[in-house]
Amino acid sequence: MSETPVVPRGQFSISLDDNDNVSAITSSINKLSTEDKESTHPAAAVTAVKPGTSTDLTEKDSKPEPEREVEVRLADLQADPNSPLYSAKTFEELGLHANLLKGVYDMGFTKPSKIQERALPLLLANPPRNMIGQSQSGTGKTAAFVLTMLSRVDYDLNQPQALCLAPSRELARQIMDVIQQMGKYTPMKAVFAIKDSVGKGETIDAHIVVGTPGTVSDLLRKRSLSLRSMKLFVLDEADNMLDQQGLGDQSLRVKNSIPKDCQVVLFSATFPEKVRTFANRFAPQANEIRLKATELTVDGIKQFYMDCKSVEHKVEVLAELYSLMTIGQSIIFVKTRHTAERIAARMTKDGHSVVYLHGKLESEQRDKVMDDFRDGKIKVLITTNVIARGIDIMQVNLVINYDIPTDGNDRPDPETYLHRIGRTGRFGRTGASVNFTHDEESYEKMKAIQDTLGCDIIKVPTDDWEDARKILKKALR
Ligand SMILES: Nc1ncnc2c1ncn2[C@@H]1O[C@H](COP(=O)(O)OP(=O)(O)OP(=O)(O)O)[C@@H](O)[C@H]1O
Repeated sequence: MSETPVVPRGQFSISLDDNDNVSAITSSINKLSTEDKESTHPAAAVTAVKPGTSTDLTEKDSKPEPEREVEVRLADLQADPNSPLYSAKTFEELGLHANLLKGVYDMGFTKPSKIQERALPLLLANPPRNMIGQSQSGTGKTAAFVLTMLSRVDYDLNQPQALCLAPSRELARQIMDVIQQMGKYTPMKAVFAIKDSVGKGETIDAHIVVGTPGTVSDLLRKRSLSLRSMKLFVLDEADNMLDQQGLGDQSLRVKNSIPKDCQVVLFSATFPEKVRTFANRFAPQANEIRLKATELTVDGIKQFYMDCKSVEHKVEVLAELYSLMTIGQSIIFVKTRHTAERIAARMTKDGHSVVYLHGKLESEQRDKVMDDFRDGKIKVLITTNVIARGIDIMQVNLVINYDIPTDGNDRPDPETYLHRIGRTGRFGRTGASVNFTHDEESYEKMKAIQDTLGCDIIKVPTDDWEDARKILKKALR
């Protein structure tokens, strides 16, 4: 439906740090170097966003930042070539249909971010080419692939033509919302692939399908979903979706059912080396947009740690933190369901409005928890890695790593760390993350993550609360 720009055939590999305009990049020959420029990040924004209300009655620590200040800071970032939110172009210049532009502007977007400016012309070019796209958390990857889905489908054909898989129910639901909002001026029909989304013997006739690998595989098995007319297959959080210890097999099975000429698009904030090879096989000859290892963290997120004396002391420190500080909305990440429930009980006893969410809750419960948290009815969400990725709630200004993230082999997990802390500091907002360590092992794990990412994690005392409050208050304002 849209007039897509014609980009010369060939495969491009560009760095988000490269500030030349896209047309210059796309007209040059195949792989450009991704490592040819030193990155310079803008100084972190000094004022913090605090849009929500507080968990207690005092307003001593953080007040909602006036929307105007947020707008001014965002405008500054979007005009700074070193920011991932920068773009030299307007949405009009990206070849989008007028109906999509209307949807985008209705959402309050004024200018594209760097990933949107770089990725969209490549994604929309004809003939379609695969894409492996990387950009920091909260920089607008969703809009890049949603606008591509909405541009690629033929609305006169009532068959599924674009499929997006995400690792969690919560993220898939969120992507559905973005599709509905961006596509509201198009005749688009989208369906959320959940267990009972289609009746027995019926088949899906929506243009766009969103789901998790599990639910989509189920629909395929039941022949409720045909992938025959698929033009675009998107994996959000692709490194996670391709991880062979996790969702990789299921994603591959779905991929094997799509037509050979279907455009495959992989997006994530992280692409660790161990999945790169598989990603390149999954999306052959893809245009690539990559970040350097030093570019992964978001400047607006200040990182801290609190060194607790023992596991028991962690609960005390957490309780103290929430009783002394006024915090907008926050997410506390823990390793196990059991810990989530235990901490929730303790904080509830202390009078805080908290909820927990993990994979063993019923779907309806999970939806209600997310809706309540999104609406600001609940201020504190305690959860496992189930929502570590992709969840976008602007008002979250604090993330706590109650347990340091580790992988299946109990090794420090820098990718999960980045995704977890990326639940705050979204699209130019500021936020803070606090890691809890409680022994040498947990400290070493955090240190390993810090070394891998080359970031600063600042110590906050647990024995001088006045000092602790001062340090954190600065980051939360
Ligand atoms: N061009 C834009 N102008 C203003 N806001 C935008 C723009 N693009 C995206 N946003 C907003 O920025 C927020 C973050 O976007 P999004 O969730 O797509 O980030 P992401 O890059 O997918 O992050 P993650 O890696 O955590 O999944 C969303 O609230 C989105 O509506």
